Amino acid sequence: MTAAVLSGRELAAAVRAATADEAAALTAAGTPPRLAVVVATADESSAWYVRSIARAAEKAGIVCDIVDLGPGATAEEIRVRLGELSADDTVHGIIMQTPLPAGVNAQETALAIAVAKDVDGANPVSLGRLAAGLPAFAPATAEAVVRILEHHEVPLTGRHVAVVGRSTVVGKPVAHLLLDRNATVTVCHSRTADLAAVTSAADVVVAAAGRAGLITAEHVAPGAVVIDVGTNPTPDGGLVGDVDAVTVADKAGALTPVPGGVGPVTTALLLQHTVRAAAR
Ligand SMILES: NC(=O)C1=CN([C@@H]2O[C@H](COP(=O)(O)OP(=O)(O)OC[C@H]3O[C@@H](n4cnc5c(N)ncnc54)[C@H](OP(=O)(O)O)[C@@H]3O)[C@@H](O)[C@H]2O)C=CC1
Ligand SMILES: Nc1nc(=O)c2c([nH]1)NC[C@@H]1CN(c3ccc(C(=O)N[C@@H](CCC(=O)O)C(=O)O)cc3)C=[N+]21
Repeated sequence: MTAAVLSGRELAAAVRAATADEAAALTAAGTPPRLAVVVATADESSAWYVRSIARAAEKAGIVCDIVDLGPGATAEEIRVRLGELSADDTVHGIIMQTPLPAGVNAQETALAIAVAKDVDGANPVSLGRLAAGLPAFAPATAEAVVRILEHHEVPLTGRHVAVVGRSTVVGKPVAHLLLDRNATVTVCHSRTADLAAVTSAADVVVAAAGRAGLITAEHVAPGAVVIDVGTNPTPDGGLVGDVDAVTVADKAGALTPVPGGVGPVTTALLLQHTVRAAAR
């Protein structure tokens, strides 16, 4: 058996097209949607991601300001800048790139992002609202996982989903989104005893550990659906997920590719959140 490929590209294109329409309407009405990306790192993969957001924003008709504070920025400087952007009526979406400089706590710092502009769900208040069932932007990656499952009509009600990873960017918010869709969710992490026993009992596996090749055939039940969130750079400049696609494809029922799976949907949703924030 070879697993079906759950591409994210068509979904991402549809979200981008709808977003461009909404952006054009907002611009025509005198409110050009604007996204600010705060950067305080010299990290190369972060720089790649920021460029790809800026490119996608431009194509969608969203103004994108890159606010580079440099890798030496202090927590106070970052907080002040996030506060200024939060108070600026011409800015509708704010994202704060990670990593932050050593010693700067990302959760504390993200408290300075206005919740209404928190388009990547980075403020702990947004995560709390999500957990409580109140309106909030979910982190774009977590939402991308659920949107891909829905797009490919994977049933979630009553299904057992194993999430590998408990970060505030992916694992925790995706668990809340899945609970809201009536899945039974198990969240795994680096201290989970016998990861393979847990994941191989699940109907759906969401891999978000940031470890290339972590999920092998022994981690997956025959016919299960596997969503690969990992984006791990390879020495030759490529990109691989957390799933050993070669062995898992022979056992799983369906698998998202890397690249071309969760990544493109993430960027598209970030921009959709920005026009939604501007429309309010
Ligand atoms: N495609 C996209 O749009 C995005 C992709 N990503 C990618 O997703 C991956 C995860 O990102 P992120 O959540 O930010 O990463 P973090 O490093 O913040 O979290 C990783 C999580 O995985 C767990 N983990 C690590 N190793 C193992 C292991 N051997 N077994 C079980 N669990 C393990 C960690 O456990 P513990 O808590 O115990 O340390 C932790 O909870 C990365 O590859 C990242 O690049 C992230 C965001 C967006
Ligand atoms: N708070 C926070 N939010 C994030 O969303 C976040 C983050 N932190 N930290 C870093 C990771 C990384 N990330 C990616 C998003 C899209 C692609 C993407 O679109 N990749 C393409 C192609 C990449 C290639 O081929 O090189 C693809 O998968 O098809 C990749 C990586 C978001 N991240």
